[in-house]
Amino acid sequence: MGDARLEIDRVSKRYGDVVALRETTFDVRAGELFGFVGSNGAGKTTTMRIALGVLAADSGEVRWDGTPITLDTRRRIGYMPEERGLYPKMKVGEQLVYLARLHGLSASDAERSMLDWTERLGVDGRRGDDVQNLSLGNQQRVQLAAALVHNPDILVLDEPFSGLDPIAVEVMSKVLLEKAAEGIPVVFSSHQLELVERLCDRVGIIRGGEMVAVGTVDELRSGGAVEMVVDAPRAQPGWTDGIAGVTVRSHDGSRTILELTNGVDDQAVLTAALATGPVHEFSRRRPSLTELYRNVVTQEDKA
Ligand SMILES: Nc1ncnc2c1ncn2[C@@H]1O[C@H](COP(=O)(O)OP(=O)(O)OP(=O)(O)O)[C@@H](O)[C@H]1O
Repeated sequence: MGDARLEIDRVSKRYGDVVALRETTFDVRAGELFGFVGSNGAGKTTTMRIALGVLAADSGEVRWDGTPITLDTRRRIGYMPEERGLYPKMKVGEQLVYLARLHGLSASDAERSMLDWTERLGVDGRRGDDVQNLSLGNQQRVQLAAALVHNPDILVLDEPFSGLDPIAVEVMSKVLLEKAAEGIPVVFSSHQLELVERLCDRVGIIRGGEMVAVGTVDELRSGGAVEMVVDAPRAQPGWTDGIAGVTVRSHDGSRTILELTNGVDDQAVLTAALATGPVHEFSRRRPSLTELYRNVVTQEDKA
């Protein structure tokens, strides 16, 4: 295998007058877990459907391992659609074997894979039940089994965590991390940003059909302003006034939360703080993905 990354290259898509994607570009590297986040209607499902090849892009290209996605590549993708796609009146076990066979597994391999994944995902006791008789969470576990049962080389999952209980979230997380560790590209969309921050190697934020930030959470942090917490109990209001590029964001007791524009020397802030008296705390605040996301997404309103 060469460079087995999944590349979404300047993909655009319109639905009539609605521009769903505008030259959306990112890649999911082999062996990484990539979190795809954005508001409702931002374009995540459209991107994933185009990556899978069930929806045609107006322009742009999706490549895997350096070549455009073909029908053959499509069979090597494990996909979990947002609208889910299981046959409600078919038994869990039969359905998974059927899907594995559709993807080219032999009858015995399909059976073994079904047994393995239902057990790992905790639905082995449900193999003989119709899908429609399962709880929503168990249906989702079966849906993940359906994405994995043919041992895919790429995983594309549309909101796999939505509606899962905490135990199921852990089971799902473990499987996704393992698949990435096996060396395949794994991309999933989610609105659960704490989960994305905890699990993903890199994150892409899409807004209005455009990828507006891509990178590790640390890289996304470095693009924004730096926040500092200074606890200087004797400091009087206005103690930072002489330092260019520093804005007071808020106060929390004797602590001041400051925003420093990129390039401002934090030592100048420390000197000013010490000039007021004792300094009990002087630290950088690391914004969470939720805060970074809010900043990126609300820029839409300012634009
Ligand atoms: N079949 C369709 N016909 C017309 N417009 C569509 C269709 N599918 C999606 N859209 C529009 O395209 C845009 C992108 O939708 P998409 O479903 O890709 O967003 P999303 O990021 O997956 O949203 P969500 O988080 O709500 O699932 C939205 O404006 C949506 O209304």
